[in-house]
Amino acid sequence: MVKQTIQIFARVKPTVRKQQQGIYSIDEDEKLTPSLEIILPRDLADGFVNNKRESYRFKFQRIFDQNEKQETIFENIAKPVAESVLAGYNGTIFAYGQTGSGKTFTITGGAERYSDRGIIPRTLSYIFEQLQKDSSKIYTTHISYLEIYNECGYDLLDPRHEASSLEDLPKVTVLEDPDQNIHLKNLSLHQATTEEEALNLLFLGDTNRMIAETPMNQASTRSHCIFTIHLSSKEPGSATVRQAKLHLVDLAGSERVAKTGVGGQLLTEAKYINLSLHYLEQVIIALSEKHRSHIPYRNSMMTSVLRDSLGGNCMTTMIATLSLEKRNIDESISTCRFAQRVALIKNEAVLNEEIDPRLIIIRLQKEIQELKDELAIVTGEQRTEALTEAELLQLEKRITSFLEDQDPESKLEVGADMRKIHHCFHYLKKLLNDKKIHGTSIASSEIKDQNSQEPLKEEEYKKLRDILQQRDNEINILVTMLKKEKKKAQDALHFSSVDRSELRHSQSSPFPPGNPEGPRMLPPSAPTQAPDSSTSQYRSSLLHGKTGMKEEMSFGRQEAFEIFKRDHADSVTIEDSKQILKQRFSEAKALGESINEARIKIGRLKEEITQRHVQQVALGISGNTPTPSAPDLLEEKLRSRLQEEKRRYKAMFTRLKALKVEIEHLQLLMDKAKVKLQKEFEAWWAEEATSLQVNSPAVNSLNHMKPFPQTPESQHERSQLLSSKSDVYASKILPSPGPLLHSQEQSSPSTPLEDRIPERPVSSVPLTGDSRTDSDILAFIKARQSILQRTGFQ
Ligand SMILES: Nc1ncnc2c1ncn2[C@@H]1O[C@H](COP(=O)(O)OP(=O)(O)OP(=O)(O)O)[C@@H](O)[C@H]1O
Repeated sequence: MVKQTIQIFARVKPTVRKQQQGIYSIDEDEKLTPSLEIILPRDLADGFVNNKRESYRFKFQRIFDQNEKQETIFENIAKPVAESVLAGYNGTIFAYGQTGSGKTFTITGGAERYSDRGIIPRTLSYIFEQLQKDSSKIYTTHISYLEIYNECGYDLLDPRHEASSLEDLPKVTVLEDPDQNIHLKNLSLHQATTEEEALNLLFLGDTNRMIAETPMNQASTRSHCIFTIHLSSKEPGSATVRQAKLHLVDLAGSERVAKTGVGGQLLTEAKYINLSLHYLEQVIIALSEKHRSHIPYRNSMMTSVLRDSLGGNCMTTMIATLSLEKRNIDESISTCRFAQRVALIKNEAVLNEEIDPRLIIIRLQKEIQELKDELAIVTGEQRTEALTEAELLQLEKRITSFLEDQDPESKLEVGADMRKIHHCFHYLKKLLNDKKIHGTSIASSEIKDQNSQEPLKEEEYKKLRDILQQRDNEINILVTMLKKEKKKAQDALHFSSVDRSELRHSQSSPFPPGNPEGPRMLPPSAPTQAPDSSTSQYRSSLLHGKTGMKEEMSFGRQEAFEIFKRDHADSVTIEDSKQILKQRFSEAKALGESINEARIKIGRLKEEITQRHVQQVALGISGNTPTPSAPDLLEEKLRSRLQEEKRRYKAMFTRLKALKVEIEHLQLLMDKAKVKLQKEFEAWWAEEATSLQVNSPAVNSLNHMKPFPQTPESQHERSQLLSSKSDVYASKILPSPGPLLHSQEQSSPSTPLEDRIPERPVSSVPLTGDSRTDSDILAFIKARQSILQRTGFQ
């Protein structure tokens, strides 16, 4: 058992404005417990709630200032927790702080750079790396991802693609068993055998989280998210299984309702968040007070789920995220106060060991059989009929072979059959008596034999050893020759096809197809593995599922999307990621080629060494000296070249593996950015469509229109509808259903836009008469107008 208080760390988010400096200072001199001093600016100190203090000092395990990198955060905070999880203890890392203070950045990471990866992806990477290294145990990893919003739990790893709001996700409920263990009903667990699979699950969860955000619930501020890695380990053959859980928690923003100044739905949300954080605070206060018997875990879903992490069987770490700007001083102080209380909580982590029920069953079955046999002997419940001739003969044979067996440990198994046991005794007694009678003569003849054999043995032994050595050499040579012949024949047969497939492989993937060291050196998730394509397929299918709207977009909407995308701030990030991805990919490709070359080289060197060895042995035979006296310099040289080549190969392979992880991550970031972009476009589009429906009389009348009439009159009627003042340009660019409308509008020389706006090809989408579709089309017109206004065309 490990007794430990909850570890508290502080991380200060970089401030945008320089003048914010001087608001706090970090005292690193106190080596063991550094402290953070928050200095109240004069103007604030006067009005600051119920005190006249000018500064506050808080102690933390460590304080990470603005410029600390994600790598440092992982190394100092998450790695020790991950190590204890690998050892079989439960672990929790939770980030607490006001909205925008960097909780998500710390726990999940930023979307812009690979180096911005947060604790979750880095921990997954570290855990899978360690699992690969440790071959002494069998590990199984599962992932779950829970979101708690307004006291309701949602499974973020719902693999169905149709979730478009939080309510579409499966609802998770908390159940408590009589031993007060918490179970989460409906929370799916997904096995992840590689880092890639786990990262894909993180991506799925984050995407679901983003898609499910309501406009009111933007930026995931108002929900708590718990990403859990479930790890079980077992030594081969052992029935004991170790189970450990690592919760990585991104809490909702901790600000007070009064400050957020919100109403309606938001107020309800804020109440819930504050309520659940208030209950969290109550649990923490109760835990930090000695002699409190009742801890109010059950008051909220979050405290129920984190029950073990708070004052239970877990090694828990809290990261207080601080945005130390003047306007956030009070929130920062309250975050630090909260942390100080948390630091008082003592946890007792124990190894979570269980016995594997399947192995217990097997063991018990064996035990039962043995007991049954014993019982049969003791109770004498035996068959009474005599053994048949054949059975007796069989038994005697077994006794003889048992007696002849030189192994002192050998056993004579006859089962729980008293008839057989009795016969064994009779037979042995008979043998003993026989031996007694003939004992003397046998003994004397044996001694005579042994004496005559002694000198012969010594001579023979040397001779035989020499012959054996020669035979060994011959066999070696023959086997090598045979192998060569076989290889030649195989090569001749398969040369062309192998060559072609290798060529194909090296063209399509930068990762090498094989490993000269065989499977031992190849990590399970090494870049050579097939899942490469399957995971990217998985991701792209997932992305397609999430962003399927684009594929269904009308031509006009797609056009609007293209412009929207071009002007969107994230497109720079996507472009940057694309560039980096391109670089990494070409580096990986070059590396893949070098690895292939190294592999071939290693193969050649091995062959040369074998040949040289065979030559030496052959020389030894012909010169009648089985082992050459001097070391073979050439062979040594070859061997050292081989070692060097292997080292090079390994280094390149490790780099390639790291590159692969980076490429995967960059792809995930890009995909995420794309989903976000699409979502924002959809929201903006819907908004435009709504305002158009509200404002435009043309649309109002269109909404009540019957299916689109195809007569020239109705087209004319329609063109009049469309040429209302606000939609002058609309009718210009709007796909016209017939020549009348088209020529009328195009030929109008008075249209001022005609000169200023470059002509676009007329879309092939006609107005349909279907009110929804038509409102889409009109929304597009409106959208286009507003884009043109923004880009300066209007
Ligand atoms: N240490 C940091 N370095 C660089 N950027 C950061 C850092 N911390 C936060 N940010 C940036 O600040 C912004 C807000 O951070 P983040 O979303 O992580 O806040 P949060 O506390 O999770 O907010 P919320 O409660 O709304 O979820 C993000 O754009 C993020 O990239």
